[in-house]
Amino acid sequence: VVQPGSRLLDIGTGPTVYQLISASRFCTEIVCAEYAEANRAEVLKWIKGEPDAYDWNSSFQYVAGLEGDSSSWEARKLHLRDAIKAVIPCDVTKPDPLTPYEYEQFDVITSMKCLEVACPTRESYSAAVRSITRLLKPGGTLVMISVISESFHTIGGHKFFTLTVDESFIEEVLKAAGFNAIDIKTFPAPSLNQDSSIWDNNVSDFGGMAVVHARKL
Ligand SMILES: C[S@@+](CC[C@H](N)C(=O)[O-])C[C@H]1O[C@@H](n2cnc3c(N)ncnc32)[C@H](O)[C@@H]1O
Repeated sequence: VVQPGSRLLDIGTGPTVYQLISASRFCTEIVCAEYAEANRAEVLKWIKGEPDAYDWNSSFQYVAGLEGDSSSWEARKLHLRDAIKAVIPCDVTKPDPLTPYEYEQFDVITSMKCLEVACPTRESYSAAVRSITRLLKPGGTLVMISVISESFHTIGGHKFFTLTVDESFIEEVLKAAGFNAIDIKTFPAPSLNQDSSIWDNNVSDFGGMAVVHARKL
């Protein structure tokens, strides 16, 4: 249970804020940590409301609808802009991913589709989980989305490596890092035969998504 007023760290934010919309109801201090400067610049553009910033309105409308009050989406935008207090560099492959920045341990850490693209081996993935865990308070909450059973993905015609992970590996790594109450829900990739317009296996061999929730002991 995330208490109102909690502090949240998002690891591998990318250029996106969709993943923080719901959190901004409870977390009044959000730190976005991201490796790529271009991605940090995109998030900063959105926070400042610059005219060429990506338009996340449809995501706010969608999330507000899911939460049962569609009319609140514009207020939620202001909320999130106010809650993001910093956008900082981060490297999850380092023992202290936020160095040289220093923060008290966070109440909540979120990380969406980051570790499996940042870590070249299962050992480095486990080490990254341990590093992230040190940034979380005892009793704190970890929420991750992980792409599962993928070995590559393609962006703009460039092919990138993805570390192939699955539910049992993620659970084992979290247990070893000192988490309990581990809940992992997996969602298989849509079948190509079902709707080939939304999936193309030349873009990636994505097998599905795992939504992970765990508590640090
Ligand atoms: C697939 S994107 C996900 C972005 C965003 N979280 C989302 O849900 O759309 C993976 C992100 O991880 C970042 N990343 C890659 N290597 C990293 C590292 N060593 N440390 C931190 N972030 C890293 C990338 O720059 C990219 O923004």
